[in-house]
Amino acid sequence: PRVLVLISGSGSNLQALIDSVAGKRSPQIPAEICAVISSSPTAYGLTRAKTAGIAAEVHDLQKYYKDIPKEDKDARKQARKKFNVDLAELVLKQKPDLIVCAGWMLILSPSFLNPVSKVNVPIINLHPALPGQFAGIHAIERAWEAGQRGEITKGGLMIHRVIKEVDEGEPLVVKELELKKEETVEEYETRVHENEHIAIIEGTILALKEIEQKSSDKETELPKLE
Ligand SMILES: N[C@@H]1O[C@H](COP(=O)(O)O)[C@@H](O)[C@H]1O
Repeated sequence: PRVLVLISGSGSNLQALIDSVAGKRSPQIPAEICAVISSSPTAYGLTRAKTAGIAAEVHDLQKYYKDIPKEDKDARKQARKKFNVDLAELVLKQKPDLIVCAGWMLILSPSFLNPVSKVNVPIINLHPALPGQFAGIHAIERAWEAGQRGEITKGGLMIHRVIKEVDEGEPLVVKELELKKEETVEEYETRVHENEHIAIIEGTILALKEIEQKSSDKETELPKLE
């Protein structure tokens, strides 16, 4: 199977996937990473992909916003839609069996999700908070602050299916982490990243198993009697 990875930053989760596919980290993902697409031209993850010999390209929203005044909300909305439509084309051109968002920091709109779901390619995402907790950005800091205020005792992270509601899709993998009052936000963040690298591999393997199961179910399906 072919796994396509979407990134935006340093790519430490991409590296965990690369190492697992290469058998340098277990469990081993039984697939190949067919391509990496970054939303940022300066993402270090691009270097990681190239070092691993994986096709990598940039799909930059800023290019779509170029020459559009900040206050022109409609034109920016149209540009964002075009960005998502073109992203779907770029992704589907690679014929992936699974799309993994590993630190992809842009919302995937219906203009992307619809064409992808039409060809039944599942999408999973890594989010550094527990289901229903702190959707969106700065989730690690927000969880740590809530822990410091004594509002919650557990933080964590999840791998979930991508739907149009941001960070709300059904979780495949959930990792709970105790929040410690004596811990700095940097220390908590380090624990989150260590567990993300384990979860992204587990989530990818689970999603691939589901794809395999679905296709074998299809094969054993009795032909419809006319
Ligand atoms: N969405 C968040 O962005 C970070 C990406 O890290 P990296 O994989 O680029 O190192 C991860 O913490 C992920 O949860």
